[in-house]
Amino acid sequence: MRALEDDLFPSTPGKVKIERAGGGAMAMNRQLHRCFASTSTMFLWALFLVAMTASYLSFQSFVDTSSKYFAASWGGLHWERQIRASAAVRRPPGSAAGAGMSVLVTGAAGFVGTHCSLALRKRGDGVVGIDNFNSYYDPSLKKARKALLTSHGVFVVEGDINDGRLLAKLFDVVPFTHVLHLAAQAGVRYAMENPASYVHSNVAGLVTLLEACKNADPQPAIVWASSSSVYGLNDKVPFSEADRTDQPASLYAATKKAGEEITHSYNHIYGLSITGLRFFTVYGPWGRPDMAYFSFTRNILQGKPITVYRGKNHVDLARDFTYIDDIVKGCLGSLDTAGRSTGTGGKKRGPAPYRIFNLGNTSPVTVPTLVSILEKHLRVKAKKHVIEMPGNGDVPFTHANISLARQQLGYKPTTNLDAGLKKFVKWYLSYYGYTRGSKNL
Ligand SMILES: O=C(O)[C@H]1O[C@H](OP(=O)(O)OP(=O)(O)OC[C@H]2O[C@@H](n3ccc(=O)[nH]c3=O)[C@H](O)[C@@H]2O)[C@H](O)[C@@H](O)[C@@H]1O
Repeated sequence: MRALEDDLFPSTPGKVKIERAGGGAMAMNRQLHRCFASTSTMFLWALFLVAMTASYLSFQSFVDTSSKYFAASWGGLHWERQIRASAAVRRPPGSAAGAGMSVLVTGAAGFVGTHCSLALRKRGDGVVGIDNFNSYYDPSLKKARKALLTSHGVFVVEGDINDGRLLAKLFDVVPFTHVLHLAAQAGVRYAMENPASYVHSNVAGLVTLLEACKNADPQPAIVWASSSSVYGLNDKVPFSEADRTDQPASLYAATKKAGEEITHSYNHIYGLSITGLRFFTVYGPWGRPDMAYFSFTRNILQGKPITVYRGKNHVDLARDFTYIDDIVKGCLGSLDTAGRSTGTGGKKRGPAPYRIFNLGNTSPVTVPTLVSILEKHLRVKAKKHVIEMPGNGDVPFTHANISLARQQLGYKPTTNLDAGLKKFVKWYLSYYGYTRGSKNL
């Protein structure tokens, strides 16, 4: 009975086996045999455990994948109808701006994405948005932007640019003429906290999108958001497109620079038409809460201190702050002038345009001046806490040369920081329910 029990449950945890006394070689033999047997059974148990773990993990990933599949918020006839309706061009025939385009806007519920989608829709172009509504900043602001887009007839798909199946489906449903690629992990300093998210969106996501564009028939022309941050430690001012961009100061900048190189390879191999836009610190209504002008406004109104970074030797930091409406004009101008992609079926049929433009304002303003303008429009004094710029990826200044964009896109910024912040403050107060003359203002 005892032996049977031992054989059936040889290594029950916590069970101590007591050897009975026995003599000579037989005992030794038995011990050796038991030892060998227990080693091999241990090995079998280990194998069993490994197998169990492996099957558990693969079951988990199966559950994960299938739940993603079944829980997908896209697909179906109704969904396809909504996509087609949103992508339909509603431009009056013979209107000055041409036949109209169908644009897939990635990051449509983002700051620039929302404004561009609305502007395209307004002039009659077809627009379909895609956005993953991640929580990098308050997703309720993104939901509010989406509601605004919906009310203007722009359908926004909730999905990720890393989802190749979704992208393929979208191109299946609509022969998009253009992609305005604005989805990205933005923010210069957050890259030190969460580097993987920059690689996920700005590198892996970009490649997934380019693969979908390359496979699409017809291939769309692509206009996408690079960044002024690619100039990094360049100190030749103003920054021109031909200047050095091989000294990024942050991982964010490095992923945007990588994007410029990656898009170049897709242009070269597959004939995709590419326009990269180097945005210079874009601000305005419906903006990004992680940016300085936005968080300063919030803190000033709440009576909280703001941290103002200062450069080496007490030199103020400066940015070529660019108002959203000017950026929108630059984006639409880029879409309008983008030449066609030449490939079909993943094969290049001839050279396609590869362009890079600065979209800036051409007049840098220091951060302390930004704060004074905000104080003026908010009618509240800021509690400033000035510290030396931490080594977190920031650059001391940016300044755009926009001759190329002016020449080729007709780009001409018209809003200075004072006028632009006035509009931002007006939106902020109304969106967050402040009323002039109340106690807190
Ligand atoms: O133009 C660009 O390429 C980049 O512009 C912004 O990056 P940044 O210029 O750093 O914009 P903010 O984060 O709004 O900072 C503006 C200035 O305020 C300063 N700052 C920021 C935050 C803070 O708490 N205090 C402070 O003094 C920064 O050092 C910087 O000089 C965007 O966040 C990036 O996504 C974009 O790519």
